[in-house]
Amino acid sequence: MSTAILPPVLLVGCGKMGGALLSGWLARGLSSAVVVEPHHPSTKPFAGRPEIRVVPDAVTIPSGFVPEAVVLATKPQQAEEALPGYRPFARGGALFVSIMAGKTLSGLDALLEGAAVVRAMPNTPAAIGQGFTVACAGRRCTEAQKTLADRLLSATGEVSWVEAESLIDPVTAISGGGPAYVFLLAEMLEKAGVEQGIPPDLARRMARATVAGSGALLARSEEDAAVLRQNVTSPKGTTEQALNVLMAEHAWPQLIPRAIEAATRRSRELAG
Ligand SMILES: NC(=O)C1=CN([C@@H]2O[C@H](COP(=O)(O)OP(=O)(O)OC[C@H]3O[C@@H](n4cnc5c(N)ncnc54)[C@H](O)[C@@H]3O)[C@@H](O)[C@H]2O)C=CC1
Ligand SMILES: O=C(O)[C@@H]1CCC=N1
Repeated sequence: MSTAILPPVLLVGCGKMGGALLSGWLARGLSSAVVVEPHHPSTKPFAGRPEIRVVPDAVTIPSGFVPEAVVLATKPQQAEEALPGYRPFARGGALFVSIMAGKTLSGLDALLEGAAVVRAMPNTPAAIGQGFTVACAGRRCTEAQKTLADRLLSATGEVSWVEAESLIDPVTAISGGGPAYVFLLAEMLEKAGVEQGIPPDLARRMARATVAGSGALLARSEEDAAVLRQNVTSPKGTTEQALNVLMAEHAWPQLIPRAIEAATRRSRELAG
């Protein structure tokens, strides 16, 4: 991971994921960024940052701003309308990094008329430098552009590259959306705690700390997740009773693959 300051970036869309990436870049040192965001309140967390200029649309980007990379972080459904406005940057040689779910390299190539594009799938822990991104380089990307994409993405956490673009759809389902499933677990543990009579504030702190602490242990440990699970599960103890419910054939072993299949299918549909 390079520690050098990051080059000028044009960020298109500063919602939840675009904002998470921007937070990660700022923490690592970003030379300058122009953020195109029509919904002004989304950029509030970045108000007063001298490196950042916010504009409402592509036509108001300052003419002297020359980004090395254009990061596309609008919703996939907004791509057709938004992207043609950025063709001049493609002609100027900028690298495009799309994080839009489903949007394929060939579809982006058509919308941007021949730009060098990387399709990447980050996740929101990028905001605190603990993201995980899987990326796939388009055929027009040079090695230098791939290195540039890697620098930008690895400023927000771990990055892995794949050759087969089709893998980005299940990646979207697993690591892209994964934080939502983990947060759902925290929500459900909190709710169950309250239902068992635990005071709401204690239930909330317990649930959050349990999910966060388990994640931190998993991150530091070299053991398989299954071993860490077994370490909690005393034979004939309490956890075993809960896992008998969760690991029953019709429960998580069936539900999790079904959930991932549904999200993967949706990613493919979003190609449009
Ligand atoms: N939220 C997440 O955890 C992840 C999201 N993504 C992808 O990131 C993209 C953004 O998702 P979110 O941040 O969740 O959505 P969001 O709705 O929070 O952000 C999209 C932003 O784009 C802005 N926008 C709309 N039209 C625009 C235009 N013409 N030009 C510039 N900005 C425009 C909106 O005002 C909004 O702030 C999506 O394509 C999604 O698939 C990828 C990985 C994870
Ligand atoms: O839900 C979505 O479509 C996006 C992609 C991965 C996470 N959020």
